[in-house]
Amino acid sequence: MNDRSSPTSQKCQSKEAVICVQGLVNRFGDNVVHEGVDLTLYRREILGVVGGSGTGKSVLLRSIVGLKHPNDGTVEVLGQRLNALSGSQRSQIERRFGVLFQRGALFSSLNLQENVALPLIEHAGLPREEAEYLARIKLSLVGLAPQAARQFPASLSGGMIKRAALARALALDPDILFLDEPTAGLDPIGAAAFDQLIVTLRDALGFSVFLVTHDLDTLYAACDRVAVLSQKRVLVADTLERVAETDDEWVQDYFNGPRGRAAQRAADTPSSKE
Ligand SMILES: Nc1ncnc2c1ncn2[C@@H]1O[C@H](COP(=O)(O)OP(=O)(O)OP(=O)(O)O)[C@@H](O)[C@H]1O
Repeated sequence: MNDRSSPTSQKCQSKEAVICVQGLVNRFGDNVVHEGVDLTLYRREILGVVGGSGTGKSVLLRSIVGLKHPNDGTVEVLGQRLNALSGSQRSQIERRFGVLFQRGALFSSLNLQENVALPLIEHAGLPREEAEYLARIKLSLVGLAPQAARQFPASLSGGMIKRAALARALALDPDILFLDEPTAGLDPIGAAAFDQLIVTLRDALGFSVFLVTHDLDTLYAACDRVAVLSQKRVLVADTLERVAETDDEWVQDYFNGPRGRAAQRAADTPSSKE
């Protein structure tokens, strides 16, 4: 990793930057996934991270949340350089993250209120009764009916599981929410409702969102900026309109191909924004 005392860039020093990644390198054996990734997430923004399959979107997310130790580069989160922190300091920072993994990852033997209460008991030390009371509030926040609290994951639809997993990610009132393919596997109506839920919760609760997705509709409906991972780096990170103009084959195929044009038309239709 880089010299820990090396100065942070102006971008990282900006009060508005909640995540600042610089010169990130990730390898698995001979497979170089990232070779100098630079990326900033600003306060209260929803940043969509896109790129072809295998370009390292999930590895980037895992490097930021501390599940993959980068081979080089720096990751600053909420003003702290992660590799300069002790284990307990890192845990303090990580408590300010909410993470929704691609496969939901709820415990099948626990009902929804128990699933959501778990981080409150384990990390915030709340007594069970209080934690489950707060868990029911979180479940209603994500739009689940009160009776869902006692249901087990196996009895739920994909959309309900995503919402419950989101409630669990929100359990500790995170400053940064990480979402890995949140709409994968949802039908278009469920996916659109989930996109809207993320925007509504961000507006109400004020967290920042790092969102890995393949879903063009999500980019149009929810994201303030979009970062494209390509050739082991961030090719461009900007508003959707500017990114779509980037002179790059993958970007042009993705944004201006038939699916991209359909997503843009849907976003331009007034009823889709209601
Ligand atoms: N634990 C691991 N061990 C070895 N290689 C890995 C590991 N995790 C990821 N990789 C490799 O890193 C590369 C990037 O994987 P990653 O899952 O981040 O891609 P992605 O952009 O999220 O892909 P997709 O869009 O298909 O989900 C791939 O080549 C993958 O095989």
